[in-house]
Amino acid sequence: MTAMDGSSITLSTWLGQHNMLTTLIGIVGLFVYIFLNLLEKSIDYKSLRLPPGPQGWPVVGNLLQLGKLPHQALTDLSKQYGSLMFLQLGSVPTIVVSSAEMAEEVFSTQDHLFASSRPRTLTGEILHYNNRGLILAPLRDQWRFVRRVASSNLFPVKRLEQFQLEQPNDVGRGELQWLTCKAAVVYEAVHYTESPLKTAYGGWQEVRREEILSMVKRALKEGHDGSVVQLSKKLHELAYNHTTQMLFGKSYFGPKSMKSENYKEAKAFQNMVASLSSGGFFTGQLREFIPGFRKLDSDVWDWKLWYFYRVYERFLSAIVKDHRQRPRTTGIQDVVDLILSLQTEMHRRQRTDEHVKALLKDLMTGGTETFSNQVEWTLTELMRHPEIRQKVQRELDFVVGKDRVVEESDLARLKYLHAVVKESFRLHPVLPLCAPMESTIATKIGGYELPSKTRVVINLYAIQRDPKIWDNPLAFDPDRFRRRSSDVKGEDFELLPFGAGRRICVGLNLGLSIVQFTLAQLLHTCDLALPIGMKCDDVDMEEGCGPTMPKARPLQVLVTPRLPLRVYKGL
Ligand code: HEM
Repeated sequence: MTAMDGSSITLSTWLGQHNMLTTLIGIVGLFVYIFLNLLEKSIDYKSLRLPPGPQGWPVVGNLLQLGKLPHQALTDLSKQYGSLMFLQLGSVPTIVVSSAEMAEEVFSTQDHLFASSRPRTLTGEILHYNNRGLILAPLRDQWRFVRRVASSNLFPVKRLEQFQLEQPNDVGRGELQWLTCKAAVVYEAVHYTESPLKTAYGGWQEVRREEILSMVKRALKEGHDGSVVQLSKKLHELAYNHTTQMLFGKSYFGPKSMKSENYKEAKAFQNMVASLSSGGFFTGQLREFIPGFRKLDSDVWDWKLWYFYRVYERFLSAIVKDHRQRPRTTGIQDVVDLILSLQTEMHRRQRTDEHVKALLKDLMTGGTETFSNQVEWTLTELMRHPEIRQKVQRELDFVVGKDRVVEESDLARLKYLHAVVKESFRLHPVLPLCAPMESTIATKIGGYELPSKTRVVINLYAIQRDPKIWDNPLAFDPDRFRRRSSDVKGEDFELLPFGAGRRICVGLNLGLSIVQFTLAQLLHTCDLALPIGMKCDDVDMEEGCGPTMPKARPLQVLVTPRLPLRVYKGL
């Protein structure tokens, strides 16, 4: 074959060049397609009165401005563009809400429009069993059913309000009154006696106590010779053990776990959660925002998604199968038993094993690292503020004494600890951005127009650090809750660590309870100190990447016993 300049080229070289040319034309074509697509959309939006927002780039829009920690970037942008901000994320129009007032509008006045639908993504289709379960499901019958099962049987939020009304007003009119009620409610919730899980509740309470004490003992053992202890690993293990015990009666970490036949799957499951967290915004999600990009990275990412899915699937199917094969005489021992017992009443086609597994997966992901990261952030603040830590310990000694360990029934009286926890929820919300919602029809917020299918993101991080609401918002100051009575139940829109509206966290009671109980147990049984040579101001406060806002670097502490030795011997 002869080239244009007269030199000869081989067939394979020609084919190589030809392939490159085709690829190049393909890529250029793709970008032209994406560009025209976005152009058409932006012409549509020009006729609307949209909220202000930063100028974006062609094709990617404002995606690159989100950076590694989108909640921080969005908080900074909101200072410039206001509490309602419009961003074009690739082809997806997005509104970011950064004030309590606007959050109320979304969660309360227009909740019926926004809560009913989550954006449909490929990740949701593959990893969330085609958007079944709770987190991603649209608010249709299936969601309502699953939600009812979860909230009325597992974490009865309704009882929370009743209990609050029933509380005698014996704690004075102080701003901390709600805290006492809240803790009592949590306590009541775990003692809930009308549930089919009546017997299981008592068992879970015991499990919770045992798991927390086992974590404390392991920390004391590790630190007994003055070694630095990494609490974060232990807290994650506790979180997984607690959730998997409650859901299907197994624990995968600590001394007992090595005997577990499912240890391997648990490890695989944990690895998967870790790789998903570190999978990065751009590999996993860019494709969801840019039409056509899906084709470019689909091979790599689809492969990863299917791999993760298979790990889950194997793990959860084995659990379901195992529970089905149990003799019926054992009764309802755990959440899987409960759901399977209800499944027989379900319409077969609508409520399949896929629904059961999707719910389990949501409860597992929702109930583990949220809790452990929140405890770690709280402890980190307490290491920076020894005076607050000592005050919590003085309260514990006063309420519990030094001759026994804390019990869940003590929580109701630990008012100062509750204020500390609330302040930690405010300053370090582990879900700093609520999962995106989508408007079902065109609507208006704050006088601005929103086309239908606009994505709405509530920036809890910005709201809970808003200087218009909070004095000295970056300071860790539990006493601020003596001056104001903001609640975390989703009714006070300046403090929404569990979200609000129809999509409020289904594990609110449980989450509060276990965060408080773990902190109480750790601070009562252990003296914590910073590694030698480290000052309070040196404690690292950097936020890391991940769906549940981990610390960038784990907290390291020295751990020594603070109760008489005979108390530990009895454990
Ligand atoms: C410190 C503890 C926790 C925090 C801070 C927390 C926070 C949240 C937030 C902010 C939401 C709402 C997200 C949104 O509006 O998009 C949520 C939803 C959810 N949470 Fe939690 N959570 C915690 C513990 C738990 C626990 C213990 C469980 C279950 C065992 C759980 C299960 C869920 C589920 C299933 C949803 C989705 C509810 C729905 O969409 O209907 N969470 N959580």
